[in-house]
Amino acid sequence: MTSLTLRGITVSLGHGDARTPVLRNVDAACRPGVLTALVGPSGSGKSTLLAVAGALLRPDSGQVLLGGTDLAALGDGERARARRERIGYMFQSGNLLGGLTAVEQLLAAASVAGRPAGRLRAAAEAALTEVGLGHRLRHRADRLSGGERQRVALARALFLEPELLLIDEPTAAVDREQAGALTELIARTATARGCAALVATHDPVVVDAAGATISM
Ligand SMILES: Nc1ncnc2c1ncn2[C@@H]1O[C@H](COP(=O)(O)OP(=O)(O)OP(=O)(O)O)[C@@H](O)[C@H]1O
Repeated sequence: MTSLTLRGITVSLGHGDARTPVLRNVDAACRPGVLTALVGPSGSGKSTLLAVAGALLRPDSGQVLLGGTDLAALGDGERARARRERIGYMFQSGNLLGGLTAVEQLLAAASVAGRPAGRLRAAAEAALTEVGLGHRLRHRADRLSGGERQRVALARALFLEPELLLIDEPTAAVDREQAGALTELIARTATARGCAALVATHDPVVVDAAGATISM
């Protein structure tokens, strides 16, 4: 099982005179099987840290250790491979493709990751059933509720079996009841799969359910 360890992460964003320091020498860790809440005021750099952890943004300095690999030190091709094969993302209200069914959302993601979508249909259906959407497999995303869309996004992030799950504000667009159920589901599935889960959030429901907290 794989841990995420961030050491001495420093990031500035913007160009020229507008270049702004966003993260200064940040250390953080996220254990496998544990939901870790990433909290801090708006603008403190939570989304930026998630982007660094997910090899979407290379830090100016510091290490991004996923297991024994420093993602920050890899070349672009190896970083892209780590993103495809080792990391699951659940960002921005799901980012689903409106015209595709729930199952097709997962198969499209598999295809983008270079996995044989045809052979993964059963796994996609199992992942959707695991998040409580066994009765919505062939519903189009634009006909699902906000909470159901978030659960599709969770199943999509998990079904290729990532070692690290990164989530940005999962409960921002759902009601309080759904927020509790979704958070409980994220924590339970991360634990069941032994995957490290890092969740940027302002929501006390998520913080209460988390097994660890990182404050920015
Ligand atoms: N491209 C950019 N150029 C310059 N500054 C940027 C850029 N992107 C983000 N920032 C700044 O970096 C800081 C951190 O932003 P980030 O989105 O990581 O914060 P956050 O903690 O996730 O905020 P929120 O809780 O509001 O989502 C902010 O002050 C933001 O204005």
